[in-house]
Amino acid sequence: MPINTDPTTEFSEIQSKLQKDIQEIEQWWSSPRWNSTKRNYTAKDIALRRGTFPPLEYPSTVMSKKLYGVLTKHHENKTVAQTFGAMDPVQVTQMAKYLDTIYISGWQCSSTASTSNEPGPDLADYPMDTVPNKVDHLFKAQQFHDRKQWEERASVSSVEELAAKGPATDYLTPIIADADAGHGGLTAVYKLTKMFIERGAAGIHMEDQTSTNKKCGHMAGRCVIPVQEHINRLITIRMCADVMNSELIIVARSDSEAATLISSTIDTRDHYFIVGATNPNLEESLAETLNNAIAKGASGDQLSSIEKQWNEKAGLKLFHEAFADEVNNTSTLSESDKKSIINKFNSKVGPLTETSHREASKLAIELIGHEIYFNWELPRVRDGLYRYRGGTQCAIMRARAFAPYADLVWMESNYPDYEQAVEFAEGVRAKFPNQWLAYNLSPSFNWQSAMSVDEQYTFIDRLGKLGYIWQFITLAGLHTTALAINNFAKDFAKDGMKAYAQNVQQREMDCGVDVLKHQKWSGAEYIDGILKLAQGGVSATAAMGEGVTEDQFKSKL
Ligand SMILES: C[C@](O)(C(=O)O)[C@H](CC(=O)O)C(=O)O
Ligand SMILES: [Mg+2]
Repeated sequence: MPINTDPTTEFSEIQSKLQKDIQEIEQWWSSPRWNSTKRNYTAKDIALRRGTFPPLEYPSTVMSKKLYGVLTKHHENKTVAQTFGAMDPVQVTQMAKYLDTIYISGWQCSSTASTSNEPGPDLADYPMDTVPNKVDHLFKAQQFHDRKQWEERASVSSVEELAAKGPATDYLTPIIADADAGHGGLTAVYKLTKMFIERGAAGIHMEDQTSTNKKCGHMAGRCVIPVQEHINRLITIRMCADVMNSELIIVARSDSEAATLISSTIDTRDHYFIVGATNPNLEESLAETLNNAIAKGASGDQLSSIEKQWNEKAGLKLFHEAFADEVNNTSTLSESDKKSIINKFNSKVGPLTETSHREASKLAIELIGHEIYFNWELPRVRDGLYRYRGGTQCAIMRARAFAPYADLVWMESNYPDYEQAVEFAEGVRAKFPNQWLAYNLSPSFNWQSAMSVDEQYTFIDRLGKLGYIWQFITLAGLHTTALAINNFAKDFAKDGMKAYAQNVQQREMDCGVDVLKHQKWSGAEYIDGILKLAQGGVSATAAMGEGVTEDQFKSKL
């Protein structure tokens, strides 16, 4: 239907709504919540994109605000929100009794919850609604169990009756979910963020890998995107959240510590870490060499060994290494001259100086009087990607660049190394002293060989003191399920009902696991109440009426 107002009236109505919206957004952005958030767009840019529907507060926004409060407290107290990846409603309800956040892992979703139902490794090649769908699944469960509990506790008529129920559980535990590498370009990042907000996520994390080659952070062959490209993703997430009036928590993850590839050399901040060939006598690039070999029928292992030979011949180095080698090989220089020239170079060109290759080459010429052969085009892999040598300092450089656009930063690491965690935390906090940090306590690490039992016991707390206020065992939901089912299936096959009665049911009773009474846990009484209400107070079809087998557990729990 056309809106029948004359242009003069419409213009003034639009202008006054726009001004009002702009003012509201500016007011919102002036809150302390945004003290360390950088936006490179205006309130008007957001107001223009909000439409005319009355402003909504998504449930996700309620959860984001709650998460912000939880994390703020941990930051102030130097404590930790520690959690793990949840897979289903049973897990979130049990976790809620002890933990204050919930993680939803892309890895776990990839293997167990793809919306295409096709399982697979953690390559984020599942449909992009997979993780948001899991958020929806678990957030609905959280809300249901919250309503169920509320009804039960609000219906009592005395303090004694309430006390007899024991402590209440906060089922509305904020969810932080895995947004992988954005599942495409910036428009995909925008749509993905919107989905997460609509489905109830309090926070999301996004990593700086290419979305096309995305790998689990504990797999080889990881390729990062240029620094600015990832900043643009983070800006897009915040922009989407702003349009949706959401306070979504953003976790910026960097996979650069162990990255070996980068998609482009366009960002000068990455130049220090880009690997080049230093042998001026190479006849062909790596890609030409491999293509020629393929044309002649080489394959598999043969190609790997041709690539290895090429790499050895190429003299692959970072530019500062090439410079130091050149200086050290200059026989006319004394040892102390060599040292001083290298130090001069390194004081201007370091992992955190963000010096461009052009500037570094110019400095090299100034210091030694000639150009150094260094070519990062020749070693490009056949997919066109450049060689990159990340590391902790690289992750620090990136985390510093991402920090103004995110609430937490996270360096994906290959090993649970406390000293490395110190280096990262100090590196980031040297520039952003109050920066919130996240840490992946991954089951991909061999915790037994990594540290002693005593160190395992204190690891989370020690990292907490460094500023890692959100820590998570990414895949503990999956592993605990695997272990429990393995053990039970084995015992059951051997011992029949004794295995269930003793190892499950009796243990549930001993540990006070509410799922023991699974009908009640599932909300049968709550739903009966709704049924009775609909039928005027009585119902012959009430599920929990006389005859329900759960009466056998009356005195338990
Ligand atoms: C956190 C992660 O992205 C996930 O999907 O859970 C994985 C899991 C892991 O290997 O611990 C990752 O780190 O890439
Ligand atoms: Mg993941």
